[in-house]
Amino acid sequence: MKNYKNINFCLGIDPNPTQQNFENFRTALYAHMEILDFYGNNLNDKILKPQLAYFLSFGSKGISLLEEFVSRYNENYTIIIDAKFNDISTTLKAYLHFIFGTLNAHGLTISPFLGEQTLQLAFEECAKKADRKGRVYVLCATSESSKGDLSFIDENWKKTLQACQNLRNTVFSGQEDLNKLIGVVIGANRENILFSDELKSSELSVLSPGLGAQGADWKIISKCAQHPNEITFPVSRGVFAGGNINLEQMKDNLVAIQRYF
Ligand SMILES: O=C(O)c1cc(=O)[nH]c(=O)n1[C@@H]1O[C@H](COP(=O)(O)O)[C@@H](O)[C@H]1O
Repeated sequence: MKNYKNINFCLGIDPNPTQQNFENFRTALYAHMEILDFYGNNLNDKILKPQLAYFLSFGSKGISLLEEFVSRYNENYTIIIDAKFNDISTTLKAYLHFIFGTLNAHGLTISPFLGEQTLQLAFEECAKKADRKGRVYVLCATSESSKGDLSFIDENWKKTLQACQNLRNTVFSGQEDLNKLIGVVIGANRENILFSDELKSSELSVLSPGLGAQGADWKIISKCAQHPNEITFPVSRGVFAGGNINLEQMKDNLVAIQRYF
């Protein structure tokens, strides 16, 4: 364990059994929870990122398991709900109520597509409900993205950084303790952006998925040791394989991966 000051390890919770039925889904989720209960005290950074889609796919029964999951871990962990939400402000308020009011989670991933006003709303609500534990990660340069007509979206990553910085300076002016609340998603395979001067000077927090199953290079972790930004690397399938391996294999994966951090 290296304990880099600016780097966090996050467990992605994406239960995805090969045989898609609710019983298997619940068993897969409970396997994730057994690992958390077994290793909880030894985990360095207590950050969990459940992906809403897997829970939603089983309707109310899946959502009820998500509620059970969050209420069990929200005291001792920081919980970021990955759903890449957004909509016009009035509707976004309902999404935010789901995250912070219903689930009592601490953060979310969000699309910038609907503009600054919506991002501001998310930042403010997150600060109100989760305070310094809060994180809102704005999609900026994702691990998978367009190579076609839609590539303009993340080719404009500098503008996303700039918008987030401007909002932070307006929304949290004089509240430096909340600076880390605002973050961006930049895939671990996007080294040119991760090590860009623009990102380094932005002071934005970073969520950097892509290690493990998506094949980003594990060396990125040590390369980020001197990075000025807080960088959180989530790993899901690399540890849990969606719940399709046995507990011993999950434990071995977790131990092996934690050595990088
Ligand atoms: O926002 C995310 O977490 C995310 C952004 C991104 O650019 N790429 C990405 O894979 N993710 C999420 O990370 C999870 C996949 O993690 P792995 O199983 O570790 O590859 C899925 O829940 C994705 O939705």
